[in-house]
Amino acid sequence: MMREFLLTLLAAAAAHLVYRKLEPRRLLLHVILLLMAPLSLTPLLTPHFSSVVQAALAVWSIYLTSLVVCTVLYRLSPLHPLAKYPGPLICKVSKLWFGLVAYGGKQHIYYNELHRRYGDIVRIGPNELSFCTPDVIPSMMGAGGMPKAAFWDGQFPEQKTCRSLVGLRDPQEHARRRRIWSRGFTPEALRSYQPILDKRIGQLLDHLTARAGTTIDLAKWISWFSFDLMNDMAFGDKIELMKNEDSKGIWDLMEIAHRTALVMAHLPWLSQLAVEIPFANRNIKRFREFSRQRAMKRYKEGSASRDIFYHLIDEGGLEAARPAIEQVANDASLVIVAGSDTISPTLASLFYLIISNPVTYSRLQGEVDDRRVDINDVAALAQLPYLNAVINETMRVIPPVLSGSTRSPLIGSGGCAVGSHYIPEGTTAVVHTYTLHRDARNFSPFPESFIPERWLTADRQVALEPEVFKARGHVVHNLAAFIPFSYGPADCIGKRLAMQEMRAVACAVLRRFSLRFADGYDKATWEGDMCDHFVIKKPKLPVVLTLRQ
Ligand code: HEM
Repeated sequence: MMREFLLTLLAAAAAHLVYRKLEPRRLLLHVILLLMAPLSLTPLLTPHFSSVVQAALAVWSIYLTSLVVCTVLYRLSPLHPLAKYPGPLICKVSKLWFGLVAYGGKQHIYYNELHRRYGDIVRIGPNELSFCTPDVIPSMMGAGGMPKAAFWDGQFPEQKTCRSLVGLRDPQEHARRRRIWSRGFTPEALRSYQPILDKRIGQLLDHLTARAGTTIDLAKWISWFSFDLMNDMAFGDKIELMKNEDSKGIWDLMEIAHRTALVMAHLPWLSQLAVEIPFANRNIKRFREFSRQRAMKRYKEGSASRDIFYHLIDEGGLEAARPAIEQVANDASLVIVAGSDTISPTLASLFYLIISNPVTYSRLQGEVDDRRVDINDVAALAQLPYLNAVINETMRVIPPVLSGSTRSPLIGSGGCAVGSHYIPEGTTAVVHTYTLHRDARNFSPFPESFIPERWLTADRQVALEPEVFKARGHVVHNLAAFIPFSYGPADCIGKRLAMQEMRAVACAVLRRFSLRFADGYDKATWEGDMCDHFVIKKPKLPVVLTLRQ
């Protein structure tokens, strides 16, 4: 019996090695390693049991227990390549815990607490490190740094042959595809989108005007606006969330899908299994299928104007071959998600923060009301110092992608140096944006507070907020630690479009309305009820708008 027991232990140890080295993702391999391998040992134990079933159950439980014990011991042992990094025991043992935290929507707070407790580098998973210092950003995310991590395999398990740009892990393929995308974000392309933006801003103002004097959920309206705008750019069809007040619940579907997608991203092996199971991850599948169908339609019909889709589909004929329909479908839904679910939390937070800070509000209002400023002139808005300070400060305090984007050494590279640290192959690394932005070593004084003046020149800072800024020795403003749009060759390709859009919407709304919170609104709920689902899930923002004379 002892011999058979030891043999089962050895088989489990071998399975642990296979899991560690190959990180198998296919269902068949899991079935072989977790079911067929142990069951094949059953005949050895059958003579010691009264039935084959009992022997099979015994061998299976010994095998699985040994596999779990081997895995846990290795992850906690000094042999593990990340053994020297501090972190909670539960995170070192399994990523399942982090998946659970992510499901609760508060992973950004958890990361932040871990950094406060364990320092600048924390082991947040068996093979995962979180950093919160700016010095590692260039070597991690800059040119020659690390490509995207397995996080994206978990986000897009169904995109096996053709993945959307944001999830491409092969740096060469990423660079090739990014070249196609970049044609949609040249200064000329951005200018050509202005009529689409103006039309949608006009509609937003009309809808809000019709509801002036009543309580509205401003966050919802901004979400619908940003979706309609990006939908124009990507599909050009008539979804019209503003007009229909999202009667089909498309925005909610997208938000629910994000939550599951984030959990899956933390657990790529589980994601690969879930994609095979028809009823699992239903919302993600529904949302992506909905986008795919519309992209296919648009692909067949072609473009009426030079929107983003025009460039993605290469209607200018600049590529050797027309992009595959699957590629375009995946990228088109990325336009909607990346373009709307980032802009909308930023704008909603901006309005929340200025209503909460009346002095900031009146300074911004003063700048926007200056009649010499043509709010339809994109270049002029880019020059407004206070407006830009308010937008930057909003993204500093509440970064729209709260926890940043992960990187991992190129497969086969043997690892990568990040600052003075060696990141072994198979490790995921992240710079935690929320923690970085709120660190007193990067932004002082009062790193947790919303103070747009910190983005102004030293003279203006002292003139406007002498109490805060006159002790110059305490002022820190480290731009290298400001990464709302990420960093390097895979940073946000839409950042200029985003800034153009946010400036235009903020000015248009502030010129037309004065804003106040609805009676009884508890301000603490904005950040308190906000969820990090990679992008932000916003709570309600009950606001009353009054038409200005
Ligand atoms: C406030 C607004 C926005 C913020 C804060 C933001 C932030 C980000 C971040 C953090 C990433 C991840 C980059 C990485 O993996 O390192 C990203 C990627 C991306 N964003 Fe944005 N984004 C915004 C608006 C937009 C807009 C308007 C578009 C237009 C469609 C857009 C399109 C993309 C695309 C396509 C990627 C993938 C880029 C790549 O992998 O090469 N984003 N964005």
